[in-house]
Amino acid sequence: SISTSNDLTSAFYSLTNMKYNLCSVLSSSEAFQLSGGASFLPVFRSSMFLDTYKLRHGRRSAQQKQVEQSLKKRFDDAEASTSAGSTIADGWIDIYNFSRIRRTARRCTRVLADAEGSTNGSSSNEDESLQETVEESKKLLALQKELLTQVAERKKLITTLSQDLGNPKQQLKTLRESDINRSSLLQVGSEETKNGQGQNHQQGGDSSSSSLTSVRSGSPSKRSLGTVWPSPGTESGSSPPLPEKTASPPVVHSPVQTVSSIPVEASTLAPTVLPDVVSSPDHPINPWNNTAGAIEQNSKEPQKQVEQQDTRPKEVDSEHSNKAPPLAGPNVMNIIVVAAECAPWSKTGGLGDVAGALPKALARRGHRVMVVAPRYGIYKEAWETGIRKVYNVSGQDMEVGYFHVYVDEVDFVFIDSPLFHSWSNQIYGGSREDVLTRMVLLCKAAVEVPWHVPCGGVCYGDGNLVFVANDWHTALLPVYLQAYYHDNGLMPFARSILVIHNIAHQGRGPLADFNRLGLPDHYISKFQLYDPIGGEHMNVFMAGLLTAHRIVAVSHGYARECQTQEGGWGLDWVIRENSWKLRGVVNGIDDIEWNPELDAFLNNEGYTNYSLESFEVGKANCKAALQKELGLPIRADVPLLGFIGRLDYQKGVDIIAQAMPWMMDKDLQLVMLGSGRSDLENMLHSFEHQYQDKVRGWVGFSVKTAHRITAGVDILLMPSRFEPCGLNQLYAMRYGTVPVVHAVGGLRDTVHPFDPFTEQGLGWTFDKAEVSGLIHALGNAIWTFRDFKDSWRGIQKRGMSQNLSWDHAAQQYEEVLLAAKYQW
Ligand SMILES: Nc1ncnc2c1ncn2[C@@H]1O[C@H](COP(=O)(O)OP(=O)(O)O[C@H]2O[C@H](CO)[C@@H](O)[C@H](O)[C@H]2O)[C@@H](O)[C@H]1O
Repeated sequence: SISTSNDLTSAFYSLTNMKYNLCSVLSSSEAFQLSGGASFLPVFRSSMFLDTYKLRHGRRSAQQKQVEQSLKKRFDDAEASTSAGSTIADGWIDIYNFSRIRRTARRCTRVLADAEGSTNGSSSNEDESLQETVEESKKLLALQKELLTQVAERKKLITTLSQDLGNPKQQLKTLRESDINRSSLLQVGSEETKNGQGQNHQQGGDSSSSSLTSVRSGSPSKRSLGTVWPSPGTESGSSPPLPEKTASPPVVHSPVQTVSSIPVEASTLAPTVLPDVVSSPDHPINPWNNTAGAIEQNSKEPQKQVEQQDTRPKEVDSEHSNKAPPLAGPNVMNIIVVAAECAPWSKTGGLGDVAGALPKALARRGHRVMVVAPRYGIYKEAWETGIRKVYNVSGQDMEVGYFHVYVDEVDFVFIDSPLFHSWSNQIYGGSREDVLTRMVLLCKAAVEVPWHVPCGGVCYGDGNLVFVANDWHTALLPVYLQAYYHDNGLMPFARSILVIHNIAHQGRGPLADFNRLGLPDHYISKFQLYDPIGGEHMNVFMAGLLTAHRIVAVSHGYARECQTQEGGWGLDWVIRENSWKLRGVVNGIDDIEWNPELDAFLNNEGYTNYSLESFEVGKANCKAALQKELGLPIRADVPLLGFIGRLDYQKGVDIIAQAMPWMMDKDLQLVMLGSGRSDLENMLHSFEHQYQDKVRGWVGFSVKTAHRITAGVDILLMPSRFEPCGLNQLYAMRYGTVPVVHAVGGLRDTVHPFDPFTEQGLGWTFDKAEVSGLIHALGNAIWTFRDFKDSWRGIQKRGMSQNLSWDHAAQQYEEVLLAAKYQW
């Protein structure tokens, strides 16, 4: 019996050996993985590993271990080898061996059976089984032959394709240009304006600003099941879908009323029922959310778009075909980011940038991610889902619709209401009550999105779900989640995170405003705050901070500062008391949007794209083009300074104003782009007037100009009094522009001061937001620019070489989401 078991073991090993070889044949052909064979490979792999696992966990002799190691080595060698030739030959030998091994195995089985007194097995049976083995071996040989033919064909195909594809960077650039052209069709509302004509720019959006990197409008998201619509919530393995009654909060405090035109069952569960919505240019209907007919009718266009996009996503696609596990591993979650603005559709500042970019980075890690934002204008690529809901806000019933587009693996859902349309040029415009009403509507609609809006045919549901709310505008979301759902035993696993981008704006109002929120009376304590500045008042941010499961501040420095009296704006004690759930995560930058190599605003009118290798020439071109565009003397030797940002107390524009006489005494040029407080806007005008040959003050909101200034200037000024993170200094460094900043918040975290002795550092900093500090730092920067060219180039290079992408931040966000998930 010992010999029998040895035979079996060796048979096992030989089988494993053969699988190794088959795997090697398959994996050595990257081409094969592009074919349907990709799904075949893991089967082999997993069965092989299963065998190895069994053997590892059984008793192993030294000889067995040796065999195992040699097998492993052969496998590794085969993997490393670019030629599949030798492995294929081994495979053939093993196929031959296979029949021998099977025979041995069967003989062993019979010996065992005999030993147990079994009567099984006669000579005729033996012949039959041998015959069977031979047949099976033949089949296997045929299969392998076919695979080899496929491998050869695919290899040929790959060679042809790679010849056709040419330079991938060029492809990316071309694609981006076409993206920009397409996104310029969006036109949310206003045009870019100069010198203050037109909109109130502080709140204005600039739809032509950015690109949609890979719009797959109307196409199902990655978990799409085509036109089959399972019940909401089932996909994520979450709680069973709530019927309309249970999905709505309890009667007394319900923000939801019965659906007006389309019952939820009809719109979300039965795709064959046409929603009562007529398609119009303003209201394109998502073909995926309608009847089969509608799908057919519209299928051409999305298909075309996918084809157009095909060049860039290819890298991603090939990654998918390799079946790489998600970076998030087993921690993959459903994430819903809710924000009042989201670039490129709506943006007044950094929040829009973050809401547009962070979700994509989270999606790249494998999470299923949705962004919910108001629909301020007509976003051409977003389809109307046909879902309509009614929410009660300040005693009034308000109907909302939901629009959807899937871009870069993120579901963007826009809440549609006349309330938002009227403020397309001033997102935060109107009276305090107006803004509050809009934000209440946004949060009430957003908290129910996972139940009502089927993205790619499948609702998110509440399983494994985290909401990420941003700033006071959406700080009500954690409160609604708690009051309407958790308190009633609903959505028990859904979690919420509140991100502090700027604690200075808190949604303060008279306590009576609490009645507008539609919350149970006892919740008033979460909103009620007394402080020497505001007196007794209602504070929306405070309620969000108290209710959210976790809090994120947008830099480590800011996480500390907002706990101090100076930095907390009256909420420092709340944050201190909740510091156990606070974490600082420094923002990243969108490496496609803000990349001097790909920047579509830098490929005409004298501007040129540039990389780390070509930045000296590229930046010189951009500087000359900017000087020309602004009507300044075109001089390479003069330091050109820039400022971009909201014109308000935070950004310290007045500190630049105080330094103006000193600066104008020097041979330098200055361009300032911003909008906001009218006195500061006027100040910009008057500077331009006063110093015609040196200063330009561009009042307005222009993303194109922001990009060009970032590329064209030598030095970016950021004398912010406080800066939670700051994105402009990150963009500047990425473009080889040297930042001079007040060392505060995120600026301190990200701009390491230049040390001339060690030739390290990224820019200049000053400790106090005072004119003397700015002058001192700026003086050193200008001196280095003029007299220490090598040091200057070193600073530029170090800035450009940093990895500032969102990927690192996304990983840290993931840790926060996970902490929230397991928090009770
Ligand atoms: N006139 C103009 N024309 C065109 N573009 C303009 C512009 N004025 C500003 N911008 C753009 O708006 C963005 C502003 O970014 P900031 O980081 O300064 O954000 P902001 O202070 O609004 O937001 C808050 O949130 C962000 C994100 O978390 C934090 O980085 C920041 O510290 C915090 O104050 C940049 O993309 C900038 O180019």
